[in-house]
Amino acid sequence: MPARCRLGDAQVAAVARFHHGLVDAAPELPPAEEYEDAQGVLVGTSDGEDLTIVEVPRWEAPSAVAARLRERGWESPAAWIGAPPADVSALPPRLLVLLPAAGLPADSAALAQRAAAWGVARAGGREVVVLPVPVTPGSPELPPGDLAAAYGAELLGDEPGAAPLGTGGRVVLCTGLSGAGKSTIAARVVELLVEAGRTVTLLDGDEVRHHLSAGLGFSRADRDTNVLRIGWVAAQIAKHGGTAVCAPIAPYAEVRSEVRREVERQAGPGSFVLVHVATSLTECEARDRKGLYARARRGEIPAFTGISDPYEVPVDAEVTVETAGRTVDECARQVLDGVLGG
Ligand SMILES: Nc1ncnc2c1ncn2[C@@H]1O[C@H](COP(=O)(O)OS(=O)(=O)O)[C@@H](OP(=O)(O)O)[C@H]1O
Ligand SMILES: Nc1ncnc2c1ncn2[C@@H]1O[C@H](COP(=O)(O)OP(=O)(O)O)[C@@H](O)[C@H]1O
Repeated sequence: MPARCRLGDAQVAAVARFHHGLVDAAPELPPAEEYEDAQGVLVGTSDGEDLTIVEVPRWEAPSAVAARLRERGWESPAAWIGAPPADVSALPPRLLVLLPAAGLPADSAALAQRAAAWGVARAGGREVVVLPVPVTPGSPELPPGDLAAAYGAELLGDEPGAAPLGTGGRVVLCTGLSGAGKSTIAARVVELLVEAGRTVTLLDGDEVRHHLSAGLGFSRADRDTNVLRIGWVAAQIAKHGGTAVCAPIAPYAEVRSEVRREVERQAGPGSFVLVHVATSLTECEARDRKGLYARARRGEIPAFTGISDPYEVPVDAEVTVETAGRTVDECARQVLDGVLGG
């Protein structure tokens, strides 16, 4: 049995539901002796059969929330679960809003958007307390009335049909051999996105290696670290609705998939667009804009992608761009269609 296992946001929420008595059954977790949350805090231990919970820092106990509200003079307040009703005028002067948030990180933009939607109900001095709770958006694990009662409140209504979150953010990852045209196309894509009214961050290979990834080389481990860092920054941008265009070689499929997962976790399904700039090695070598292929052929650059190091051709690209015999603008517009149309 592995010693320690890091739980995802949905798993920590499941532990919290059990710990706080919202559900009776302990959650199914992967076998491990100890479980920690995303911050490395010890959440619980297991002897192989029983789960012993140590602490769940993120989710406040419902009874503690109810006590806090009572101290504020809120005895048995009305509760609403999820999104506000279309007409907020009939809502009472005090309202506890329970936002299902299991599986979402605390700094999720989607969560913030859902909380902000309640701003309209605060008009005219109405008091609204918005509280994220550890139940799953769209498919809560307990009846709405029971959830409200756990927080010392009476259910007034609910609008739980939370659509899959989407921040509108996008990450465009251009991958391909050195000289394929990633930087050239990425730069033009940025111009076109700005013309379309988007705010864009360009994370180009060379610049990233001077700043974010300074000191890294071209071993598999260093390349993976480089691409993961780019993906992490890009995901942060996309989760707040921005667009990041990235242009590393990113030769390994596994790490590209890892970046896709992280971006979609932060910014929602469909937010990651993989663009394969599919210029052939023969064409890239013929261009040899920086003279690197000639040096790599002479053995002066070890582990050079396409010559003495692998490039795993993507099988999951949203857009595949052929550059030979085409203009940069044509290629960039093909990418743009994949980004704005998707
Ligand atoms: N060994 C080796 N293999 C490939 N490329 C090399 C190597 N050494 C230096 N360079 C130069 O570094 C640029 C690629 O860096 P990346 O950060 O995009 O690579 S990776 O995604 O981490 O694999 C790449 O730039 P581009 O031509 O813009 O792709 C090369 O100029
Ligand atoms: N359709 C095209 N799209 C992009 N680049 C092209 C195209 N046709 C020719 N090129 C040339 O190919 C080279 C690509 O270089 P670069 O963008 O730095 O590649 P990478 O970033 O993939 O290493 C440039 O000299 C560019 O002018």
